[in-house]
Amino acid sequence: MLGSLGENLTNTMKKLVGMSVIDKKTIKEVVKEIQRALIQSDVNIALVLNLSKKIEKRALEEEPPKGITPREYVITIIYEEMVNLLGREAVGLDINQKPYKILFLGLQGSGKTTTIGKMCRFLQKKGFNPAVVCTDTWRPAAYEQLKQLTEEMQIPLYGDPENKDALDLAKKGLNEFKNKKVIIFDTAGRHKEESDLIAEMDQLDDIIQPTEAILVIDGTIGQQAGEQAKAFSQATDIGSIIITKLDGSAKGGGAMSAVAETGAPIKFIGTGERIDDFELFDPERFISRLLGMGDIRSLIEKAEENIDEDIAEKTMNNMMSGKFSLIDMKNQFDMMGKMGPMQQVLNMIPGLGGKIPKEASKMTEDKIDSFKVMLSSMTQEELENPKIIKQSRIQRIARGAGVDESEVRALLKYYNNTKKAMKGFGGRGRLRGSTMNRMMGHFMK
Ligand SMILES: Nc1nc2c(ncn2[C@@H]2O[C@H](COP(=O)(O)OP(=O)(O)OP(=O)(O)O)[C@@H](O)[C@H]2O)c(=O)[nH]1
Repeated sequence: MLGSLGENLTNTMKKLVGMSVIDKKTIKEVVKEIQRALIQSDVNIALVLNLSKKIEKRALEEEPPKGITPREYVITIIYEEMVNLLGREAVGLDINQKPYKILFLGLQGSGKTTTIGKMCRFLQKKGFNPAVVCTDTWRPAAYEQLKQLTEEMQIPLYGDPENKDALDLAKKGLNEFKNKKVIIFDTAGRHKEESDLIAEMDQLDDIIQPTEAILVIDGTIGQQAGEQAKAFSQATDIGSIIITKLDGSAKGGGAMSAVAETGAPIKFIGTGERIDDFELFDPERFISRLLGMGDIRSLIEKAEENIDEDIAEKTMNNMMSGKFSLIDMKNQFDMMGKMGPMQQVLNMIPGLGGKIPKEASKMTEDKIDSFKVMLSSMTQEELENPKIIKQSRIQRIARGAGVDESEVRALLKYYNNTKKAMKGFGGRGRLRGSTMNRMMGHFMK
């Protein structure tokens, strides 16, 4: 849906997911792409600039909540701000009185008659049995078109192609269907001016006294849709909007955002010529689809797996080459949660069976947790170069972690023993390149 806009936005989001780092530069790049896509879809420049400023500011300044990666958070921000652009929650129809009289208006060719057919189908599915009145006295074919549409669905229709008085037709139709729960009025769509539409609504309004007036707008006109919506919503407080032809329209984004900006509720959208190409307009669902969020979720998971694999591979390489630091040990602890106990992990490495450091197999979860707290009390320098951790540093780390100095010493001992044991495994040349990747991929599953 929405053709190139959806495609461009989905691609931008995919790119965002694939980026190895999320920093100021990448955020700016993503925001630029979103801007470009929206402007191409005829979204008003001021709206686009406002939106991109908000996304950029939030993405650069806000801290992701716990458990959410910066990447996921940027996606969330884009999603939230795009939803805001389209305004509000799904509104839908609330058929809360009898008869519920809906007056359909729209410029010629906007898709009004087709949309009435779609609306009838929608209501039927909801258990209502609407009736339709044709007041279009200008286009004889309109009655025929409605007749065909309603007959297929067995929906009662009132109209008279011989009668040229729209107001009289409305009156008679109203009388004919006075016991119906929902009555839909089709009107002539010959006008090209917003003011004509309003005048027509005024005349019919007196007779029909509609519960709701719906303006059908052709989505292919882009942001010009805003003008129609504005004139309409200023003239009535019972007005809502249906935007049609959003399938494949290059300007659909412009039409929707411009209408949303006027505050007039968009209730439904038309997404094709068939009777079922019609849906309740729900900004959240719509934007999710536009951004390809279904795909994005699985892509995020995949990206995170890859990041984990990168860390795992680096840690393993450091372990094998004897460059094992406290940072690697910390990573190792984090990985253990995902890959199972260290002994099991090391057992999977060809050539290492039976040569597992004793300490590794004796690690309990509690001990790992306590080690993690101590590690987080160390400075980056200490983590990278544990040799510098002497008495005064041990004291400080113990105090910071709320443990005995002896426990910090036990951690350093564990580290030294593991490092020594690791050295013994190194230089075998067995764990290189793709074998390593395959292995780590296996571990992470
Ligand atoms: N692709 C697409 N075409 C649509 C959609 N809605 C309506 N159309 C087409 O738009 C054209 C005009 O639709 P009508 O329903 O005849 O328009 P109308 O506003 O009733 O026209 P008048 O009676 O002349 O005012 C038809 O060819 C419809 O098939 C839509 O959501 N997508």
